[in-house]
Amino acid sequence: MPKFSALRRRSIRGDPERDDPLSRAIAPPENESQEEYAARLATEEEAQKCSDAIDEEINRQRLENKRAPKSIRVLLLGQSESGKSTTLKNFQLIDSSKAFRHERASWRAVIQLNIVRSIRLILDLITEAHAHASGDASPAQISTGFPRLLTESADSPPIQTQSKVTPDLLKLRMRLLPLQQVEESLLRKMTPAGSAEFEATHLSPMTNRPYKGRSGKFKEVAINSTAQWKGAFGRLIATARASMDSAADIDFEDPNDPGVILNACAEDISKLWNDPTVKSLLKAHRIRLESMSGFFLDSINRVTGLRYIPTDDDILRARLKTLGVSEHRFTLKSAGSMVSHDWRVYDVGVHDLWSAWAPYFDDLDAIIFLAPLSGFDEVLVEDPSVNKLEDSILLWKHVVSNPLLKNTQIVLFLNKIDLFRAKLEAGIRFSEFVVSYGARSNDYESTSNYIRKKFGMLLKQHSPVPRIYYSHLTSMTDSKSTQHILVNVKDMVIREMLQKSSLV
Ligand SMILES: Nc1nc2c(ncn2[C@@H]2O[C@H](COP(=O)(O)OP(=O)(O)OP(=O)(O)O)[C@@H](O)[C@H]2O)c(=O)[nH]1
Ligand SMILES: [Mg+2]
Repeated sequence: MPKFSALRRRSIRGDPERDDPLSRAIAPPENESQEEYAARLATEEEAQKCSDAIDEEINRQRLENKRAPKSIRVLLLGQSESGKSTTLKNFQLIDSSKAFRHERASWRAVIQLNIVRSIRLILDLITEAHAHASGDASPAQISTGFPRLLTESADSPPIQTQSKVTPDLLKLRMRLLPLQQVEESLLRKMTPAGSAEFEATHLSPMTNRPYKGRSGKFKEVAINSTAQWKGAFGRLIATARASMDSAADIDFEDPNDPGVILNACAEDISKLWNDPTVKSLLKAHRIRLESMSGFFLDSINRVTGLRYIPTDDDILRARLKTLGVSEHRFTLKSAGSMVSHDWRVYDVGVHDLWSAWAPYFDDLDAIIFLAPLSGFDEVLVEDPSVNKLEDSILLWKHVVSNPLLKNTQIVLFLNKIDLFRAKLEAGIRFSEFVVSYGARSNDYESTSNYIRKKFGMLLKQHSPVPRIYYSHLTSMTDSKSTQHILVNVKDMVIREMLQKSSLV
């Protein structure tokens, strides 16, 4: 039976639209002989078979994709410095204990930047205190450019900077001033002039003023794409074999390596940090340098060692502000099964909060929400009128009540418990900042439980649909305890995901 051509011939002949180009193109030739007709039929049947086979393959792949576990998409949320990037680093570590093997040279540079920044803060305090003592500046003009603790409000008495800046301290300051060049050269290396990252980095001051109108001199290094800046330090990777990961050796002989200058300054840095005047200046300005991000002055001899290679824990403590989005993919096996899942974890910089995060809300499996508990007595860098814990709570309310996220699991990490505990132990009273806590005990268990319950209540009250409350007290810089928690979380996410898909 001349299946296709006969039908086609019939439908075309006598068709009023037969003169259109498509009809003409597919119409059989006029005056076709019997042989030609048979040959054409055979070709058409062959073509159809081929087309059917392609359709079948597409369907088979579609079915296979349906059966295969889909990627698990997780978004990290939380205010700036809450620990999102640190959580991501921990995910990388559970994926592979050698996750940082190619990155140690780059993180060494970040740690060097962190050290120089801490020193710059102290040097500026000394300069300002000295200027004040010599009558060059009034207390009102003195600004560290760093956020202060909540204890300091507009009504607080002026900061007392009576600590005497000794000639020795001024000499120490002079000797350490060249470290500013180290900062500049590291920044230049990380962010070549003209690159988007250069602009971002240099426009990201860390001040105690709101975003708009910031002109502070303290700039926090922020990097847009992890891959690119890490590439810049490839040059430091050499062939010597002295490191913990053979592939991550650093060229310690490089004369331009800032590690050489830092090493030469180590003793002075140590003197500066332990100087009683510096301690009292910091106290007067209510700056707890040791609870600030990227604090390494306590291990200065080790981290400025000539053969220093950052450990995994150092990398977790290194501070580099995120701009833009990093997507990290890895494959993890779920516990007790051989099934591997492809994970995608998104770490999105929080510059413009919702507009930055919203595109990732679609088809998310889970959100890990980070609220740093240690922020209970601190204010936001971006807006010093807002308490950090209060900001976390508001953000949490926003997230749990969002209808777009009603089917997304949310896991709360009450983070930075190490710093939180240290603050309570130092005598800082929780109830002074969280007034509703009242006269209850100031110990770690009671206070952390109280906050945990508060977050849980908000979830219950504001969730569009009932949700299970998952919360963990975390210290993201402690890789051991964190790994245990992340393994639990990933198993829970998979369990819920499978449960949900079996209900569909
Ligand atoms: N002591 C302590 N430090 C922490 C903890 N979690 C994170 N940090 C440190 O806090 C700093 C900020 O953490 P990040 O992970 O960079 O914060 P982020 O949420 O990514 O911040 P942005 O990139 O600005 O949005 C880093 O120096 C971390 O090492 C913690 O549990 N304890
Ligand atoms: Mg980050």
